[in-house]
Amino acid sequence: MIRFANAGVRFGARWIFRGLDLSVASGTTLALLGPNGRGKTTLIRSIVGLIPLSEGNRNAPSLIGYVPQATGEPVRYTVLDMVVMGRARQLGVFGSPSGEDYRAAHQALSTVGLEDLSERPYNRTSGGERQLIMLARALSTGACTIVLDEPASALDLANQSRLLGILRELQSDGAYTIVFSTHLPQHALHLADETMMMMPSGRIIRSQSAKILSEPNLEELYGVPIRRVPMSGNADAIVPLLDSPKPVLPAGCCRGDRNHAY
Ligand SMILES: Nc1ncnc2c1ncn2[C@@H]1O[C@H](COP(=O)(O)OP(=O)(O)OP(=O)(O)O)[C@@H](O)[C@H]1O
Repeated sequence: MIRFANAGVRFGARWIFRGLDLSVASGTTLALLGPNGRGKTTLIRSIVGLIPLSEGNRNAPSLIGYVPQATGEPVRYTVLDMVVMGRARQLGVFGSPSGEDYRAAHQALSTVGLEDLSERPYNRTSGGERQLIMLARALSTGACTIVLDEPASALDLANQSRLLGILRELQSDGAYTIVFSTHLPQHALHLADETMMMMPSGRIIRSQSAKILSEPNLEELYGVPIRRVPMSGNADAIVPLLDSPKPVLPAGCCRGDRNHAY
């Protein structure tokens, strides 16, 4: 169970969210949607405990498997090392990883389809591979609460499908509480019991995914026309109507400066 009461986070004078009551029941999945810069990562990091609340109360499990949006590039570590780090809780302060820890890490890498990368330096992996490595690390923690920040943002379609499959498998176990942020409303519709929408106006709404992911709500969220298209035998597809407004290109760019010479 994750619970926030009257929670708020501010950076300087600017409140990212305030007065937020949030609860995610054990064994359920919550998706978090919002436009760029609205505060999803801030909320995710405050759920995980990496950003302290500026006001209000937080109750969350002490062990959370966290898949961050972006990770730095620590030198030296191999992919396997990065995943084994997820076992820190099992190792104790001065412990070193046991055979069992390495087995768990290898198994987690195999689940995300990256067992062949185990000995590669982490800083020589791609963005999508890193997301999968961080997922493997979260899985290897043994945590029953998994919090993911835009976990599909760098994944190709096959790996998006793999991610959805892994999360569905966790859900089928019934023991996992999952929170994920995404820019893919389709994923919220497919996976999440409930979806929370952080509107540009500051309003935050939440309900069952099938109900709240309506065309009017999505259009308010993203400010573009969006259609929910019924699909046979599956959840609806959610598609933006790509009728982009004409932008003003900067004067210095190639097209803006026809006399530009190379
Ligand atoms: N440490 C910080 N200090 C000041 N402002 C910050 C800090 N971290 C984030 N912000 C600002 O807070 C706002 C919310 O950022 P956040 O990363 O939570 O948004 P987001 O919804 O996850 O965005 P995106 O979809 O682009 O990843 C943004 O305007 C961002 O610039």
